[in-house]
Amino acid sequence: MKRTMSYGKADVWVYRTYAKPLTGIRFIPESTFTGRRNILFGMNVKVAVEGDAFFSSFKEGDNTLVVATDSMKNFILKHAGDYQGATQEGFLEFVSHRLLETYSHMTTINISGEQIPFEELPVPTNGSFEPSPLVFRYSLNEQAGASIEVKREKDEIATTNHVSSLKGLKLIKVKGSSFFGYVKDEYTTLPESFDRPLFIFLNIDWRYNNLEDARGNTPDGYVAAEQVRDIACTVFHEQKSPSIQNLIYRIGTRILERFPQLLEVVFESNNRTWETILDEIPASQEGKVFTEPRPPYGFQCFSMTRDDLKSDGESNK
Ligand SMILES: O=c1[nH]c(=O)c2[nH]c(=O)[nH]c2[nH]1
Repeated sequence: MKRTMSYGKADVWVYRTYAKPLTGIRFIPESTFTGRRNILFGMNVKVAVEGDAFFSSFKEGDNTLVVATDSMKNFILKHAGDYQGATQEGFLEFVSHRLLETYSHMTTINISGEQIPFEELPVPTNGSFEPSPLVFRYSLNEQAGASIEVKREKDEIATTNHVSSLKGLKLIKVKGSSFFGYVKDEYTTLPESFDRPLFIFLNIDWRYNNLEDARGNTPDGYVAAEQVRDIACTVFHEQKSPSIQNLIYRIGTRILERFPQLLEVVFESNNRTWETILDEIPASQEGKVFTEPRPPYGFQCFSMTRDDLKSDGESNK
């Protein structure tokens, strides 16, 4: 069995100003997103390094070949200044290739990042409101993520895996969701619901057919996390869901339909539906009162490929 052996640095916070703007985004009807100015490009990076040469550092305490994780942090920060591209995927791949070029005893780099969302705020400009190019709001909402694996293979350095993601999207739909018809037996206490306030947490991953699209170097090729977020919101808004299972299936179908450059979409959802305290409020047409649910919470995991877009019957596994 292959042993686990890696080391690295986490919470490497990178803030780069005036990175290349992300443009040439494919238009989709679910989203007004057209690109990122990248006046502020922020990331929290985690890097893990592998190589058989590090065994003696674990076994013998021999640090001769150990690149200090503090130096890895410096390496990432320094290269943030050299990166010419516009995407997190591109930056993580760039810095991983540089690591393998610089340190010949490293054989695999696993690197991931979460983009720090800095939102634009409108300020009065020439009689109307325009986004400030100077002041940004640190956002605690969902984040774009990316993971890249780079390996030394014989004489070349190859990118061997890549995943892009949207992490921590939290959406509440106040009415128009149901959950009924499930197994009823001696363990069932949940009442059927024909109109529940559905609160979901979503992590969505996607994989491209062609890495060049993930880097953001091809027109129309890059899929922005903001567009995936807007598809999730639109599908949730438009459709009455009978369950979270079916809702994520429909969101995944829409993502794959809109972006033919994607091979796969993977979901992890949580059910955070509020507890209803007051079903009716006197003198109110349709108001209710809710509170946070008690633990535990339910979750769903589901992956989809282009085969799922084929007509019914061809692929339903
Ligand atoms: O959308 C849902 N799917 C479930 O599987 C489930 N189970 C549950 O208790 N509530 C819900 N909601």
